[in-house]
Amino acid sequence: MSPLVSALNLYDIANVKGVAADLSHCNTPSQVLDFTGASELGDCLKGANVVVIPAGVPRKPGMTRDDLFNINANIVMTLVEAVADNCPDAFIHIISNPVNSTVPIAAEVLKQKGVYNPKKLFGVTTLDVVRANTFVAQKKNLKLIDVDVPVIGGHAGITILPLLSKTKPTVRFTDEEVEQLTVRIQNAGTEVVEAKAGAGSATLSMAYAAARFVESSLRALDGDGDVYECSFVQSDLTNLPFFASRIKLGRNGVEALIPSDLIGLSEYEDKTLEALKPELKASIKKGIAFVQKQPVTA
Ligand SMILES: NC(=O)C1=CN([C@@H]2O[C@H](COP(=O)(O)OP(=O)(O)OC[C@H]3O[C@@H](n4cnc5c(N)ncnc54)[C@H](O)[C@@H]3O)[C@@H](O)[C@H]2O)C=CC1
Ligand SMILES: O=C([O-])CC(=O)C(=O)O
Repeated sequence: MSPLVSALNLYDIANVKGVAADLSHCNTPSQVLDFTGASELGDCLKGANVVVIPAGVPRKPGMTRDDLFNINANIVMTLVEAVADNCPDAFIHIISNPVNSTVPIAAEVLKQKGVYNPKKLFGVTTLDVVRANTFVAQKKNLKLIDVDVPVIGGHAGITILPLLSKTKPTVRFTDEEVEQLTVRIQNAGTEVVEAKAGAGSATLSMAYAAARFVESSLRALDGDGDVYECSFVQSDLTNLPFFASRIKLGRNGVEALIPSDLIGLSEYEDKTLEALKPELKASIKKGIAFVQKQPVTA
């Protein structure tokens, strides 16, 4: 059996072991490799179909995700180089923050290695959807399992844009509710960082979200033709080169971006979408520039 999922986290993959547990009921043969103690990174990666990268430092209170850039950019760059060398066809799930920059970093590394496939590189924004669904279900007394809120943009502060007007089932919100829910969803990661008071960020809910995104990827790889998730991917839905939106997943990765979510936005969503673009653009540019300044090893 070839290894299907590799978790690239050198010292401790407790988070991703959560993923392993969650995959146990999946039909696809799967194996999450414990990278700890592995002699060669390459050996772990060979044959992997899905690689999850949650490695890196988390925020402390008062920090933005961008404050993690200086440490995590190098970590992601090194790990993606190893993926490029050993399993260039794998789906790559980037969790390490700042996702708005680490995904462009990964893309640039893969380009320099000559193996970039934009359909197989994903920034994991599933947690934003999980939070949006949870807060809406609580507010409107709905069953969580019935609620689906697409979340677009990026994965940091105001770049996170829940499309409450597209909530399924159809729900009516007052303007005040829209504002309050949007801000809560945008700041939910910060809320956890502050509550943990220096002990890290939303590690366990991130593992849950990663498990969901990995499982969706495995279903797509298995040929399930009905797999949709939100993810931060290369995109032409806006004038930004990367953008989170709902995507259709297939055997070859992103089968389609779903443009319909961006049509007929509310006035508030339109305004918030325009407001997030400069920050998201700058974060993407910063990630690309980082790799271009120090090209990858051949
Ligand atoms: N995309 C998302 O939804 C979320 C992203 N995150 C991000 O995920 C990352 C990890 O967060 P947590 O798991 O909460 O932190 P953590 O501190 O619990 O775990 C980080 C892990 O990364 C490992 N690590 C550190 N340096 C490494 C290196 N050079 N190579 C390989 N592994 C290394 C550490 O040993 C540790 O096991 C952070 O950047 C955090 O901001 C966290 C929550 C949600
Ligand atoms: O907020 C953080 O630092 C971790 C994260 O990305 C999240 O919880 O959404």
